[in-house]
Amino acid sequence: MTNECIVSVRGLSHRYSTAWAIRDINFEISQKGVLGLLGSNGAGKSTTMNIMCGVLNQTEGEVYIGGLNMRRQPEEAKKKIGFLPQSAPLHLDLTVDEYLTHCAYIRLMEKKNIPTALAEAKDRCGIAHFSKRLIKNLSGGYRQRVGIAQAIIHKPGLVVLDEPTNGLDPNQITEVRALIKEIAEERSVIFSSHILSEIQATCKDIKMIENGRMVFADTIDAFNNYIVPHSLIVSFENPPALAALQAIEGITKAALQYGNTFRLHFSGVKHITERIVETSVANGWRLTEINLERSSLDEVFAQLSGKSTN
Ligand SMILES: Nc1ncnc2c1ncn2[C@@H]1O[C@H](COP(=O)(O)OP(=O)(O)OP(=O)(O)O)[C@@H](O)[C@H]1O
Repeated sequence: MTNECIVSVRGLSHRYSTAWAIRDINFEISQKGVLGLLGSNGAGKSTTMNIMCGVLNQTEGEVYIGGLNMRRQPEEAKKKIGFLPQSAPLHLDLTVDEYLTHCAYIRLMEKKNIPTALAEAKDRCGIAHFSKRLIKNLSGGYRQRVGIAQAIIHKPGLVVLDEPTNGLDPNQITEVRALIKEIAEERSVIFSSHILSEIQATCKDIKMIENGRMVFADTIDAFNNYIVPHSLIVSFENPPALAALQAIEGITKAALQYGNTFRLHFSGVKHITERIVETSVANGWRLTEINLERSSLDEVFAQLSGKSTN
């Protein structure tokens, strides 16, 4: 492990009573930006994050935050990490200022540094105008901003956000995403979600957990390449026989969907759409529709579940 490594997770496994929730999770982060932790419900995201943040003791393996072992030096390691759990630990009967001050004390911040840190965190999260408002009187989006503010108040190098956009409306989601990207300009942020589009919109790197195992770890671009379309929907005014479609180079399977519409599966061929258009024109099939089909997340999960990066 290098000194610059912000987080290093090694051979992490956890068992609740008899069942393993995660097995042999390994990764390191050494740069700023948002890393997405993707996985379906129950995949093991929260378990991994709770252990990383020192709120759950792992069965096996180690977590280092800025070189400090979370299990052996929890107090020091926790100073370098901010955490927003799945259910934000907000005290609804406190005002924003009271709550954030309370969080600063919990973070063992020096009293003299708290007013400036409070002002900076509120500014950063766009909640300064709600300083005296009771948290219970804030909208879901603003409550989440308060949750993010408590996670950054002590200026940690790593912030862990467990499904931070869950339960928000579309406008709030856009705003919280923008805020997450902003706070990631200065630090590493790990962001979990079971929604692929959420990760694609926010993160530059992605780690995917399925059934407690890491099944994919790379950039979003690499992930998007992985899920490149492999089927298309085509319609013709003057449709050919299935055999003629199947004879097009690169088409591995053709099936009639309904009426004059077909699903074509393809592999390993560049410019497949151009090829279909050209063949259609040459044969007078009169193409009226051609659409690439993206793999659904279920398909991706199914493809990746059998694999493991370890
Ligand atoms: N306290 C617990 N006791 C027993 N089993 C648990 C406990 N917490 C989680 N599990 C189990 O561990 C597995 C992983 O759960 P975890 O909450 O880490 O997944 P997740 O990916 O965060 O899912 P979700 O998005 O639904 O929270 C699941 O099978 C879950 O049922």
